[in-house]
Order: sequence, then C-alpha cells, then structure tokens
Amino acid sequence: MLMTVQDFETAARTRLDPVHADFIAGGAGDEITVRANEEAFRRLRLLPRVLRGNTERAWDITVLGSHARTPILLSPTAFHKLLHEDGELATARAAAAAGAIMIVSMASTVAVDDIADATRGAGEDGDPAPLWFQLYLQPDLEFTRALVRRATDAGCTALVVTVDSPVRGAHERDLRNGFLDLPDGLRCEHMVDPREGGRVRPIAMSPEISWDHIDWLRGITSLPILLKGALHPEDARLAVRHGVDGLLLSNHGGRQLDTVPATIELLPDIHAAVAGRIPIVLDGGVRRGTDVVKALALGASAVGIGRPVMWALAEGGEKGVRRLLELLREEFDHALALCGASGVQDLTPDLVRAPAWGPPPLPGVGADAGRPGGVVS
Ligand SMILES: Cc1cc2nc3c(=O)[nH]c(=O)nc-3n(C[C@H](O)[C@H](O)[C@H](O)COP(=O)(O)O)c2cc1C
Ligand SMILES: O=C(O)C(=O)c1ccccc1
Repeated sequence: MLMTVQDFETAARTRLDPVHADFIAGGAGDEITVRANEEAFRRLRLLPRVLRGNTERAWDITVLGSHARTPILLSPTAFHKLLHEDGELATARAAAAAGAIMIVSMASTVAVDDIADATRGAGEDGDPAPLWFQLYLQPDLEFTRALVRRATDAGCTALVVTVDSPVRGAHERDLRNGFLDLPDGLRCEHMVDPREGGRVRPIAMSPEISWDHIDWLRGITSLPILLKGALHPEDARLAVRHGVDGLLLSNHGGRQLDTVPATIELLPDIHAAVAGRIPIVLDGGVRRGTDVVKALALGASAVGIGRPVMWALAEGGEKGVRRLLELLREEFDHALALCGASGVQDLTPDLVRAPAWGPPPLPGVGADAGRPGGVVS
C-alpha cells in the first residue's frame, strides 16, 4: 500500500528503467548533500504545544500574490515524459486538484501553454492554484525574453530563476550510465526556437550570468521573481537589493555543488539575512508532514518537493501524484494537530529544537561560542 513518500519510490523503482531511476535519485559528486537534506530534517526535533483547544486547521497560504490550498508546492523538475506518457500534463492536473502551486521547469517535455490549458478550470472550485515558471537565464537575451513572454502569456504568476548552475552539476550516475539527454521522440518544448526553423537549442548553463542579468530581467517583467539556489546570506541580501521578490532556498536537491549544507540547516541564517523583507520557499529533503512543519516553523512560507513527485508520476501518472499530494497534506495536517497548531501562523521557531549544526565553534570565539544545541530563535 502506498502510505508514505518512501513507498512511492519503492513502487516506482519496480517499473522504472534503472537508468531513469538513477537520473531521479542521483546528485553531484559523492551525493553528500543529497543525503544531508533528508538527514538534517531527521536531526531536528519538534516541541509541541498542548491544550490549545484548536479544532479547526487551515492549510492555505498566499505567496507573492499566489494563493494555494497547501504549503507544499511542486519544485521544477525536468523531463516528465520520460517517466509517464502524459508527462507534465499529468503532474499539473494533480497539482490543480490539490490546489498546489506547480513550478513548471524550463526543461519540461510539455510546453507551459499546453500545461496551462490542461489545468484551466481543473481545481476543486474551478480555481486551480497558479503555475510558476522556472528558467535558466540564457545568454541569448532575446531568446530569454521570448520565453518570459511565453510563460507570462500562459498565465504564470511568478518566475523562478535558477542561479546555482553556472555549469551543470557532475551527476556521476548519469555519466556512468551514459544518460546524457532525452531519448529520441522527446524534447524540451521551450527550447524549440522558431527563429531557427524549429531547431531544439541546448539549455545553456552559463558562468557569464550575473546580477546584471537579474537587473535586466527585473526591467522586462512585472511578474514576481524568485531566485532559486542562492545559499550565501550575502547573496540573499543582494537579492533583496536587486529587487528580487522571493527566494527558493534550494541546493538543487544536491545536484549542483556537492557538500553544500542541507537547506533546512541554512534556513535560520537566510531568514535572518532577509529579515522578513521577502518570502522564502525551501526545498530539499522534504519527505514527511513533520518536515513541512519544521520548515514553516523556521521561517519558510512554503516548501517544495522534487523527487517525490517524479516517483509518484512514474508509479501512477496523474493518480499517483494526486495520491502523493494527498498523503503529504494528511501528514502535514496530522503534525499540525499534534503540535496544537491551527494553521501555518501558529508554527513558530520555538517548536523546533536544533542540534548544533556542523563543526563545533572554536572555544571562546564568537557570540555563540560553545553554544549547546538549543531552541532556535
Ligand atoms: C530529476 C530532477 C530534475 C530536476 N530538474 C530541475 C530543473 O529543470 N530546474 C530546476 O531549477 N531544478 C531542477 N531540479 C531540482 C528541483 O527543483 C529541487 O530543487 C530538488 O529536487 C528538491 O529536492 P528534493 O528532490 O529532495 O525534493 C531537478 C531535480 C531532480 C531530482
Ligand atoms: O537534472 C537537473 O537537476 C536539472 O536541473 C536539469 C536541467 C535541465 C535538463 C535536465 C535536468
């Protein structure tokens, strides 16, 4: 029976080509960060409140003007048709049914306009949660501009710019398997260039992308912009200064620079750096309702899931993703109830006990020298 996120992975693996399972599960280098994301959630402990008398619970959130019926959104992931013939259409219909925001990947195998068409009127009350669009800024700015227009015309309500990929992460599993691109018959629909007779362009991951490009993007769109993959508190502050509207705190599920910290471990610092000026969405290692509670308590406005969606899609198409989103919402609701919370607004940092992250500070140095693991505030 499919009761947990782990069950979906186990079930999907019985159906999937192991090369494709490796593409989903894998990460960069030794996959230290892949493991760290999940482990860091496990190391955090919840301290519930009691006798709160809360009988009703709400799960709604509004982030950057986008309303959703769940704080769990679908992080952008590539190549859904590799896993199921309906590809992103199945994923998007399931997200619409759950009222969950879906971030459409620039590397999707169905174009964002077709995804938007498939979900129109598909929500429970005819009002599906909006789509956001993820992009890698292409050095060819006219191409990027056309892509932004396409996403905007499709009705996307935010842009998510992935900035952790000046070069592509070294996915050793894929290299060993010789999995380097989509098989014949599948393509990244957004990369079909009408100016070039329908040639499919490769997605450029370019080290020349800089804050100047963010300024340029800020100037050509009025959609909210989120940066995905800034991890340094100084970059979080710079993002605010450059007019960025939100952060997707993400280490790309451990698929870019290996050995970066778990995102949940970074959240308190990033939260302090932006000081409430812009919302933070977190992804990486979210597998349980309690993980969602922990991230929201430590200051995230929402969380994203990547691999779980792909396992569920491979396992059961639209139905699979529907069931996945349902079970995570049930787990989240259950955890809320056990924390004595009636909604996201009751989730505060005092509900989370953090271990002392990383190597201990040098004795006698810094404000929190020798600080034992304690309540995060
Ligand atoms: C197979 C796969 C494909 C991905 N494709 C993209 C992508 O196209 N664009 C992007 O910004 N992030 C991409 N990501 C990263 C996810 O958006 C997300 O950051 C990550 O999967 C979250 O971690 P989780 O898998 O532990 O939930 C991909 C991740 C996976 C596993
Ligand atoms: O694999 C990834 O993590 C990823 O981001 C990606 C981007 C473009 C094409 C395929 C995958």
